[in-house]
Amino acid sequence: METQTASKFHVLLVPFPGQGHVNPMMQFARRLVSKGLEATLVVSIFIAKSMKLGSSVGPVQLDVISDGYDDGGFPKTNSFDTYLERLKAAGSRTLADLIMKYEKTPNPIDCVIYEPFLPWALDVAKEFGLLGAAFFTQPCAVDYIYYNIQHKLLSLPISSTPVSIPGLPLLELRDLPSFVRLPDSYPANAEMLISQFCNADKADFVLINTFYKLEPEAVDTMSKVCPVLTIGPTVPSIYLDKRIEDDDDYGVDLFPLDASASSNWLSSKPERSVVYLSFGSFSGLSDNQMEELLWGLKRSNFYFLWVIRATEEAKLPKTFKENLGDKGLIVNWSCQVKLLTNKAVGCFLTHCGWNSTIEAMSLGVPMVAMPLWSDQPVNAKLVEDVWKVGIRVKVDEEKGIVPRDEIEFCIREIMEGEKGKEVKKNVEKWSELAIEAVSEGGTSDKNIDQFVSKLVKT
Ligand SMILES: O=c1ccn([C@@H]2O[C@H](COP(=O)(O)OP(=O)(O)O[C@H]3O[C@H](CO)[C@@H](O)[C@H](O)[C@H]3O)[C@@H](O)[C@H]2O)c(=O)[nH]1
Repeated sequence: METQTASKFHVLLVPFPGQGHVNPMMQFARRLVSKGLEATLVVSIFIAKSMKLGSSVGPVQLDVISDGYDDGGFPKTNSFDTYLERLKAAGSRTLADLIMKYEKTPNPIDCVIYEPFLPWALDVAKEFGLLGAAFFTQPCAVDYIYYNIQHKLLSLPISSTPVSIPGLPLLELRDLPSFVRLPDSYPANAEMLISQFCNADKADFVLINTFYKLEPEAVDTMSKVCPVLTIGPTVPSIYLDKRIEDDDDYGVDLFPLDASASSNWLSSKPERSVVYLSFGSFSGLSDNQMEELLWGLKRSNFYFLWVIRATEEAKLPKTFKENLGDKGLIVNWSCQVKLLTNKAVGCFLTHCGWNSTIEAMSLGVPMVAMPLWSDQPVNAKLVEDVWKVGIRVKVDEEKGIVPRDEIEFCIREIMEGEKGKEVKKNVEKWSELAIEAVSEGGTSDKNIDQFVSKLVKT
């Protein structure tokens, strides 16, 4: 590909304003820059202000739109419904302003890559006659479930199980996205997820943060209904692609970092002796669940490093942190990909957000899967039964929580049991396949080249 021709193209990347959405888009933006494009990632004014972001991160430019809450983001509003309405109104208006701002420069926007949680971003792109590419931040299997609902191929509420969807394993109720299983529990979220395909037929490209060998049946099946290009994993390149070694993190943290504390603490621990725990940037545990988890960890008796966001920390018993000694470390936020590559980490107890899941697989870390909501139950099903890279905790349905003895059992299985040995072998195999996918000539690398060359020709 001729860099000179490609560099004329300027793509604007518009993620949902949350860490699990900004990260994969930022990494994809870096990759597009490495292929000769100019890339600008859009964050909300609130995020840019509160995190004191500059005008670029490495080779990727940053710019802003409004989510309607420039002085205080989503967590301060009570209703997600209202948040989405304001995000759509303010986001559409300010995205249009942004595109017009660039029209007056030597680098106008040619293509908007948008997360389908924000279908209005595609409408704005099309009003300006631009190319539009949907970028799914969840696995193909999950996206295809929403496609089936949007197109009324699967009707809600689910009337019988297991649910059979072409290209996917049979799914029991507990394996379905929470908004599909219980659409009335968070109606605004359910509506947002199902509506991802409401205008997707107008998108010129459909990009998914997965890789072909991970989900061949789902990708082949979904490809019959839309132009799918698998482009993942969007894990910082230094870990996967030896051609690009300039990034070892995503570069935009929406929470203050506590990175050196974690790496110093880990460096004093033996190989594969630590359980790393994180529930991502969004979900929280109930007080009861927190207590069960603490007991499960204590009983399993391994070292542990737990990311508990500042807003969640009050759920810990009062003197817990002080009494931890050297057995455990609690930090409010760290650089997860760096932690996952640390040799001291033996397993990852995760909520199975898609980024955490694909990061653990790419970096060869066995998982204890503890899904909470959204796409996480599907991801956990695939982790345990299809890719065989972890073990999934069983919920006590009566109490609605995972009890301490189950947590202890799963951690022990993965850290010291026969199951753990098998899982470690499997996850290392998937890590090699992830590297293969993004390296020169791999499926994701070829798809990105195809995407870029089509943009250039259009
Ligand atoms: O201390 C930490 C903890 C996490 N991370 C990063 O934060 C991201 C978290 O993403 P993810 O694991 O996907 O979790 P969520 O933040 O919960 O992501 C939301 O968005 C995802 C993509 O749509 C969905 O799969 C999830 O269910 C949804 O909750 C990952 O890249 C992690 O590497 C850090 O950098 N430091």
